[in-house]
Amino acid sequence: MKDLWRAVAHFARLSWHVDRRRLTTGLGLLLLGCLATPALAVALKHLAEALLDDRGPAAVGCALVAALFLVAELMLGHFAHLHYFELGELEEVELQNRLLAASGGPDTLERVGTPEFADALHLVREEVVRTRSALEAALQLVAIGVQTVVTMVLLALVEPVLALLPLLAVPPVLMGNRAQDLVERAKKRSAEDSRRTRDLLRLATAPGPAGEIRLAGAGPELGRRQAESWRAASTVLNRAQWSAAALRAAGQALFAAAYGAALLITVGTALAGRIGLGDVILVITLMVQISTQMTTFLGLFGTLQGAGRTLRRLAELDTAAPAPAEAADPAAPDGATPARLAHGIRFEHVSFRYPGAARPVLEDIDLEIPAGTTLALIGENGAGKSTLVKLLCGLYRPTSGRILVDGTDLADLDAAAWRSRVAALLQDFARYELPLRQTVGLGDLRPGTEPGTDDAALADALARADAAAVAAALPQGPDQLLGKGYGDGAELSGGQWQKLGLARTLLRPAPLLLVLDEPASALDAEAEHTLFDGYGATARTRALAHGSVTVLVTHRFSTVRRAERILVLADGRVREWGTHEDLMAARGLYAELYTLQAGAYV
Ligand SMILES: Nc1ncnc2c1ncn2[C@@H]1O[C@H](COP(=O)(O)OP(=O)(O)OP(=O)(O)O)[C@@H](O)[C@H]1O
Repeated sequence: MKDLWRAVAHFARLSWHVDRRRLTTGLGLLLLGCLATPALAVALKHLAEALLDDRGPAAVGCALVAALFLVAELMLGHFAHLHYFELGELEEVELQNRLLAASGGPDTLERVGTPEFADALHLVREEVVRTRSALEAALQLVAIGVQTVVTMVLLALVEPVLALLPLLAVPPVLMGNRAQDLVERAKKRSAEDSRRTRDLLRLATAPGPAGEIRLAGAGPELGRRQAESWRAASTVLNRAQWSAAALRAAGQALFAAAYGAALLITVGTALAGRIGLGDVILVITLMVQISTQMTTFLGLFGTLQGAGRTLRRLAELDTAAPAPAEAADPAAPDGATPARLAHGIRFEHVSFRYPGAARPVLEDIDLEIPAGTTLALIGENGAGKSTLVKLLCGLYRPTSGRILVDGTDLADLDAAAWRSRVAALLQDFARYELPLRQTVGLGDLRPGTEPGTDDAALADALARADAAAVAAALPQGPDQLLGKGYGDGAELSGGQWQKLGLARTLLRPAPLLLVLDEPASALDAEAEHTLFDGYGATARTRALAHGSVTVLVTHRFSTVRRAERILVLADGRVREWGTHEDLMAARGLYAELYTLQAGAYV
């Protein structure tokens, strides 16, 4: 019930705020249409009485009035709809915006990765489109409420006990409500399997992995798993639907029994001579109308309950998972991001564990990266390199310990301000299917500027990312639409997308932190060489101008050795730390790996 009131209050408030004239006109027309229904029953009563008394002109007049009420009943709803359908669409857009904010808005990524968050997101995404009709349902509910009160008064005037009939619609409504609860709980229980069903279908039909899936012959196996998840989800849902149907049927049987009893009372009262044929016709017409009202009521109730649940789930998205672990200071961030790094970035006994994970990924990382330094991060797959980089970007918060930026805890800096000073190309970078200049231009979103319109800055970033040739080879140059998802865009190779991602990173104005997480993984050897030559110059300029720290994650030692500091991570801990010369002299893991890789090229 709370969900229903939440929905009514939310949509009424929003519509009032958006366009109160449309709202009141729509509601007024709906009310008139709904009042025409019992009025029609009254007109029919008088028509029957006029016919019985042989009053011809009165009968014709009543017939005309009845026809008028019928037209009003049928037509006014359509005109009302014209007034509020747009409001309904605006409300759906508002919910979509809230959904976008909820899924992309959190400052850090801890909760985005949790199954609870993914399940809630899946359900809201599926449901949000259905909220379009919620405003209409809320208005109709009000109109039907008024209609029911008028019907009850008319029935009471004939025979007081009959006024109870609309109230007997309450148990079926409550049972219908309980039935819907069963279905919703089943939906929640099966959300993970539903999500897997959808994701596997998407994987099996997406163009990207199609080649690998064909080569591996994995299609049937994916199909089998998809069918398995679908079966698991639909077993839970079917069972709930059967129980819900039984509950609804029981409620409706109760109402049908009351309906039959009311009919008998009416017949008995008529036979006793207490009411005439006109009243019998009035009561029977009103009873038919009540039965339709109840069915409509149940439908509207369901729509509004659903919309209320969507609103609740949207609110739950903010609390679906644990809050970022132990922020250093729970108070609002108040530290200002420095204009220039004077000292550097310090990891102070930093440990990190992903939410729900049994063990930490990073443990007791304690080191100082002086301002202006280029740091290379190496380690085996899964050693924690990307995680460390994401902590630096402020995408996760340490579970314990602190990351200090010029002495201020990163958790105390305004998250948006810090991110605006971070230029990062992460491993899972985005492939924006937009015109090339916008794909790159998204790297600089300063207010008041249109992304990608500064030709000189764009050309400079493309050149430094070794991507000028990518743009030059496209039929429409930087204005070329990229990707095959929309219209006739140009598809790029993995390496070309990566170069554009890098150009986007390089467009970031005045970064204090530059992060490249395996920026050359899709590049050929020559492109990699050109990239790092160009990138070294960029890092030096940024270091001089802003004291920027550059962090490179790479498995290529020819690149690593050029860095001023090298961090070797193993099992989430600092295994070695120093310059290339220090680490070679130490003859540890770094020296061993370096020698091995250098040997491979001899
Ligand atoms: N979102 C996540 N949730 C839970 N665990 C994660 C998540 N991302 C990574 N991990 C785990 O954290 C560990 C470190 O992952 P990370 O990506 O930091 O390693 P990496 O050193 O960058 O590896 P690679 O060289 O393969 O890129 C891995 O064991 C991984 O399974």
